[in-house]
Amino acid sequence: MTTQPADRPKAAPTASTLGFVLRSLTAPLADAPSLTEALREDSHCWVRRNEGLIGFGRIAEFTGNGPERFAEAQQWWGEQVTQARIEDQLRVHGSGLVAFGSFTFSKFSKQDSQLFVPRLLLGVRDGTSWLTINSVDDDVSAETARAELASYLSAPAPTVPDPDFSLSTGALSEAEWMSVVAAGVAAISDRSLEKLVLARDIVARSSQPISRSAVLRALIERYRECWSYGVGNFIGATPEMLIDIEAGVARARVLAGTVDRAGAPEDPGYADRMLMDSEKQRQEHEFAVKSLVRELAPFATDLSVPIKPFVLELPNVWHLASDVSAELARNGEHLPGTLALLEALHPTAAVCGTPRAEAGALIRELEHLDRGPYAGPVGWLDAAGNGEWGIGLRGAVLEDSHTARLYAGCGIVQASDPQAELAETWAKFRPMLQALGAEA
Ligand SMILES: C=C(O[C@H]1C=CC=C(C(=O)O)[C@@H]1O)C(=O)O
Repeated sequence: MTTQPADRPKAAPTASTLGFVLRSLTAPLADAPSLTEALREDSHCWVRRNEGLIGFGRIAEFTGNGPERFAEAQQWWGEQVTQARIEDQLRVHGSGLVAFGSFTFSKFSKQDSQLFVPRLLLGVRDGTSWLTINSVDDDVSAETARAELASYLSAPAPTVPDPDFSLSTGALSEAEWMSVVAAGVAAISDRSLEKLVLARDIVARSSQPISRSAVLRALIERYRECWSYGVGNFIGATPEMLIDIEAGVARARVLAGTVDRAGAPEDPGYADRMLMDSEKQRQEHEFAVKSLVRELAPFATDLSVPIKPFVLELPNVWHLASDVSAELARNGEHLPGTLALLEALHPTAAVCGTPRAEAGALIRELEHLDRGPYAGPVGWLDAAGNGEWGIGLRGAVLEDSHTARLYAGCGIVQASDPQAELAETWAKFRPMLQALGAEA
C-alpha cells in the first residue's frame, strides 16, 4: 500500500500524518458548462443522463492492492475525512469533499486499486451546478475555483483524427476461450457450482493517439442510461450499479441475462420472450440478485427486492434488471463505511458466480486473465458515507496512448453454449469499440 498527496513520492506519509489537512469548498456555479463540454483529456468522469461529476487534477491519493485494498483505502479515507475542513454550501449528492476510485476485481491482481481527491470538481444534479475546490492546507476561494476551471477549460478539446484500429485477442484466442466456457459448463455439472462468470479481453491498437475525452463523450451521449466513468486509465459506461448510497438509503441495479439487439427482429415482444420467458436467463439473473441481497442484508434494516425483473433496453443489448433498495442500519449516528460495504458486496454473481468462493477459484484457474479494474467497483464517495459505485463493465484500460484493452464476460450456467457466449462478448465489447471508432 502507498498513501500520499499526489505530487509527492510514492512512499510519503499521509496528509494527516504530515500534519496538514484537506480543505474543501463547494459553491453553486452559475452559467456552468455542460459536463460533456467540460470534459478534457485527463478529466475524471462520472456521468449519467448529463448529470454527475467531472474532476480535474489530483491533490491526494491512495494506491493499494491485495486482500486488504478496501480496508486500507477505508483507513486512508477515514484519516483524510477526520481532519478535513469542509465547507459545502449545497449539500447535494456529490457536493462536498469527494474522492474518485476504482478497485481491482481480484485480490490477486497485479494492478493497483486507487482512491484520489481531485483538485477541482464540477457537479450537476437536478438542474443545479456547483464547483468544489480542494486544497492541502491553503484556504481557497470560490473565485480561485472559477479561475482554475476557466484555465482547465482553456485547453482545447483534442481534434479526433480518423481512427485506424487493429484488433487482436488478449490472453486467449476465441477458440481457447470457448473451450474455457465448455470447461466451466462441465465444472458446473461436476462440482456443485451453480453459476460462473467467465471473461476475456481483446486489444485495440490505433495508428493515431486515442482521445480519452472523445471516447468518454461518445459513451456519455450514446449510453445515457449507463454510468460513464473515467477513473485514471479505466474508462467505460456501465449499466450496473453495485451500490448508490444517499442519506442512508442504498440502491442497486442488478443485471444478468443478455440478448444482443444487433440483428434482432423488429418484434416488440422479442426481448421479453428471449429474457423473461427463458429459464436459463431467469436463473442466471436470480443468482445475481440473491448474491447482492445476501451480502446487503446484514447492513440493512429494510430491504426491498422486486418479485420479478424488468427488461432494460440499451443501444447494444437488452438485459434482465432488478432494482433493489435498502435502508442502511445505523450504529448510533454512524452508517456503515462505504468501502466496508463495497468489500462485502463485491463480487456479486453478476461478475463472479455462485457459490462465490468456488466460482472465484475457478475463474482464476480457467480464465488466464488479470481482470485488473474490469468487473471491480468504480465510482466516488464523500466524507459522510454517500457515493455511487458501479461495477466496472463495458470498459477498457488505456494501456498507452495507442492501445486499449477491452474486457467482457458472460454468466455461465449449465445450459450455456460456448459459441453463443462468445457472440455475447462481442455485443458487450460494442459500446467501447464504437466509442473508440473501431467499429461502425
Ligand atoms: C460480465 C458482464 O456483464 C454482466 C452484467 C450483465 C449481464 C451479464 C450476463 O448476461 O452475462 C453479466 O452478468 C460484462 O459486461 O462483462
